Amino acid sequence: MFFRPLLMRTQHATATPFPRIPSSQVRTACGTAKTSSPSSSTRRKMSAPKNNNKTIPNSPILVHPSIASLHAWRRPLVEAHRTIGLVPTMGALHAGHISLIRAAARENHHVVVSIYVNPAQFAQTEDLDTYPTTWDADCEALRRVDRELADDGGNLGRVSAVFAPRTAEMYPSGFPGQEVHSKGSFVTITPVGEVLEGASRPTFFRGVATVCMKLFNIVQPTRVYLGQKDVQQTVVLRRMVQDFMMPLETVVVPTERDAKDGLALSSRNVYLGVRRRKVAVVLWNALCAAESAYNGGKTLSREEILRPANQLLQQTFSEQKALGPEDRSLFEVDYVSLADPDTMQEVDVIDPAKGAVLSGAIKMLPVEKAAPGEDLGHGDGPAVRLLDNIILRPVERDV
Ligand SMILES: Nc1ncnc2c1ncn2[C@@H]1O[C@H](COP(=O)(O)OP(=O)(O)OP(=O)(O)O)[C@@H](O)[C@H]1O
Ligand SMILES: CC(C)(CO)[C@@H](O)C(=O)[O-]
Ligand code: BAL
Repeated sequence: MFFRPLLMRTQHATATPFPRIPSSQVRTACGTAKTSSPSSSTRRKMSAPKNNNKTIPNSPILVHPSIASLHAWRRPLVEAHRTIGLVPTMGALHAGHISLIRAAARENHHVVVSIYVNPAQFAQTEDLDTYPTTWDADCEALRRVDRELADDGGNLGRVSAVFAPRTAEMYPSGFPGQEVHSKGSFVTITPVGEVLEGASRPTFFRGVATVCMKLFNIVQPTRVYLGQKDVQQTVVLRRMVQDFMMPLETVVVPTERDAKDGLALSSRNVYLGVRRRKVAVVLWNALCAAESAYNGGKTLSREEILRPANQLLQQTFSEQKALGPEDRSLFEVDYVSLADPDTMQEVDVIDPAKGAVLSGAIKMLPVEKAAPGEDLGHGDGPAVRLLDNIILRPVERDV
């Protein structure tokens, strides 16, 4: 049976960010995945809009390419004590983003969606140049969800505006540094931003925190909506909001998944192609195996919780390796982590009062030998890093 997982909200980060639930009510993330059908939208490349104060065609949604136009729009709303929910994105919208928008519309008078592919969070070797940009399809997705929200009386607000700036607007002092030792005005949140994703992508959280500081300052939202899929990002940004006394609430929305196999929706999934897409779900299955060990109620030890996940990853890798290069799909495991929910530092034993974050990252390697006419995915199927996680909630149990 499916049920709607809880949104997690924090105004001030606390020692226990995830609510404690009695063990009798523990349900597995795997069994309760928020699911969606695979997106069939064709992704078209197009540049961001140039003109001021346009709307998305056939909708009242304003497109603000500049800070000035966003501020001019926002001023009377603030004077009228209207609340604003911000959904920051890098575009290439999918059902995961739409679920953040729905959550924001439920509890705010106005929803602002930002669409900006932030160069500062990409290393020079990463996929900034090929990151999927799908402006027309994004506008259509926003128009559709806004229509749906208008017809549904259960919402406080609708999609009021899109903030789609250019880099010159966001980085007025020049193109942001992408190297570890780059000079510039950056926000760094350490040590939480140095581990896991931060270890693999050393400038990533500096870029995310910097652009989010800018977005939060520009929009000055009442609430910001973030996806649990990028769990470490939620922890880093909650810490930033707390430590810089930013007057807003962060809300974390559960991960939206493919209805058939549970793969977390992600803009980068378009790079996978059919063959690698089938194997990519191994990360989610591995995390589910670890979650079962935790929910079995017998162990809080790292070793025993992570063993089934590592075994499944190893076994799937061996099965793929045994196939020929024209059939297989190889991957590298970046990490499988069991971490403290506040600091993202690894734990040996789960504190039952706090729970833990079970997370992983794998790199799907490019197909070695393509069959004639094989769909290799967007950009001819480069290596794709995929993330996923499950929150192991605090439970009352006798151990
Ligand atoms: N499947 C999902 N369910 C819920 N939220 C999601 C999902 N995927 C992304 N989000 C959230 O949407 C916001 C914008 O993310 P972003 O535009 O980077 O998309 P993405 O799918 O995470 O892209 P990428 O493939 O680059 O990681 C983030 O807060 C992210 O956590
Ligand atoms: C939060 C964010 C929009 C900042 O660029 C990005 O990291 C993302 O889309 O998750
Ligand atoms: N959603 C995370 C954005 C990134 O990987 O750059």
